[in-house]
Amino acid sequence: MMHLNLLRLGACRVPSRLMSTKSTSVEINDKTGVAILSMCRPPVNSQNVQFLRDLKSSIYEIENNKSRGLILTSANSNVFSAGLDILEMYNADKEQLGTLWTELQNVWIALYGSGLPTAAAINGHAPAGGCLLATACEYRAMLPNCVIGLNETQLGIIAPKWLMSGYQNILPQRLAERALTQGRLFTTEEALKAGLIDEIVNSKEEALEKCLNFIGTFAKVNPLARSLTKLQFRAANIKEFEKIRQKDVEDFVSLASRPEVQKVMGDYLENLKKKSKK
Ligand SMILES: CC/C=C\CC/C=C/CC(=O)SCCNC(=O)CCNC(=O)[C@H](O)C(C)(C)COP(=O)(O)OP(=O)(O)OC[C@H]1O[C@@H](n2cnc3c(N)ncnc32)[C@H](O)[C@@H]1OP(=O)(O)O
Repeated sequence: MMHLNLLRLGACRVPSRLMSTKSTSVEINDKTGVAILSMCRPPVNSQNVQFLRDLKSSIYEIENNKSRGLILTSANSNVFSAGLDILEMYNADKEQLGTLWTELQNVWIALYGSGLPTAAAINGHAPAGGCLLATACEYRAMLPNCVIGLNETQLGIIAPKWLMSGYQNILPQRLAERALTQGRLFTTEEALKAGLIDEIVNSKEEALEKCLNFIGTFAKVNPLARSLTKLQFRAANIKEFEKIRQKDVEDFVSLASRPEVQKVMGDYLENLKKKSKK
């Protein structure tokens, strides 16, 4: 079945076009028309302003190039993305916080609202903003022994409604509510059981192949009809997001700049650093 779909897309060794920014690289296979967007901001693809801008421009470039689909993955060997760069939130002024949050919103809407078939080859851990990116896609294949989830409440912060949209698209309400209130990070195996990911794979290559295979399932579907149908499913969340977009930035800035939240972030960073030195 997999090979059939690859064949339908005409997958074989063919020239690829390459585009890149400082922290992303895009490879479009000329034959399949599918773009592989790799995040490459070592060590953990943490999301600072520049990284988010690069990601957004790569997503729009892929969309404007009329690619047949988008596969999001990481150039890092064990982390898909560690989420927002806490170093850019800690001790940051209000303007910096507002810019960071605006860019996170921009990336999310570019990916969640993309008309293209989107898939995530999750070749490493995907907490918080990493999970946000993966769940904005339509399909997920993930390596074993990793974690994925929205753990914001563990940092003493609240995931706004648009950030929860991915969960709500994928998980039953009861499970989504419990996982979000617990700030739960799912292991790969738990994520599969819950339906948060679609497949467990043994290598990045297999993850990419599964994603390509998923995109191949649309080979015989009219792209415009497919895209409009997808966006009809997502329209309510997108509309709701557009309504509160600006206020959401203000709310984030006001929450993130509170001394007690800054203290939690500082402690969290310190623990991360201690752990990485062990
Ligand atoms: C107040 C805010 C209000 C609302 C915000 C709501 C939304 C927030 C969305 C977010 O995304 S918040 C970010 C949450 N992210 C996390 O909780 C993940 C934290 N990181 C990890 O759990 C682990 O690093 C990992 C599982 C992703 C990878 O583990 P491992 O491969 O063992 O790497 P290390 O832990 O050794 O990390 C290497 C290096 O990178 C630094 N680092 C890790 N994550 C971040 C990060 N998110 N931001 C900045 N820096 C990060 C870590 O401290 C290490 O740095 P060294 O200098 O010690 O090497």
